[in-house]
Amino acid sequence: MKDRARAALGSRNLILVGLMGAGKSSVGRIVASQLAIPFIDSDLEIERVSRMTIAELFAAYGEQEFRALEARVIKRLLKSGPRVVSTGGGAFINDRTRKHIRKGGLSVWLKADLDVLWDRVAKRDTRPLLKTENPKQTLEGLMNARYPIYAQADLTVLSRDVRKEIMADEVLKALIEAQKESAAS
Ligand SMILES: Nc1ncnc2c1ncn2[C@@H]1O[C@H](COP(=O)(O)OP(=O)(O)OP(=O)(O)O)[C@@H](O)[C@H]1O
Ligand SMILES: O=C(O)C1=C[C@@H](O)[C@@H](O)[C@H](O)C1
Ligand SMILES: [Mg+2]
Repeated sequence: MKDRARAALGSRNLILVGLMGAGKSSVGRIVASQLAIPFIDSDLEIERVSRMTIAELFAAYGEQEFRALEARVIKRLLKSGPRVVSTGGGAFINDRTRKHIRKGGLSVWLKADLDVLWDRVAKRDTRPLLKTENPKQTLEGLMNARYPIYAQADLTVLSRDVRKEIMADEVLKALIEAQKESAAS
């Protein structure tokens, strides 16, 4: 399966999008290692170039500046391929960044339900957008607002409560299926 998925991707980038906790970073890392291509996480890349954490960036410059930086970093990351690029949860929601992603490769939405996401994000309190009175409700609000936009990704994979390796296999399968469909049409 790995070889078929690798051939299906060709020189394109594979870009994982979706809400916080969907598994973009952890599943993306496994997918890249299966495909034997480089893995980059845009949140980590932003932290590396700015020498600040995401929480510090939000606190010092606000969300708008963070989005502008995120758009620049993602545009640069997608200039060459093949790579697996896991994005931050809000990246695909930003019009400019979404255009870079569309142009830069094949996007995959890891779609999860509220309880799966909440179980995962509740374990860490590093996400600035969830520092609210009722973070679960905030997460639900983000789901409602963002799901129609994530749905514009090229592929959708349901992020279930199964091991990350199984999720990574499902991403590879989706890649192969997409290739078959485009060859048939
Ligand atoms: N399939 C899975 N099974 C169990 N735990 C998982 C699974 N996928 C992710 N996790 C765990 O959930 C947490 C969030 O996952 P991860 O950081 O990969 O999400 P993310 O989509 O990158 O989120 P963010 O947008 O905040 O970067 C991590 O602790 C990770 O280990
Ligand atoms: O969903 C979001 O808007 C975010 C998700 C994280 O990956 C970080 O990029 C940041 O906390 C913003
Ligand atoms: Mg991540």
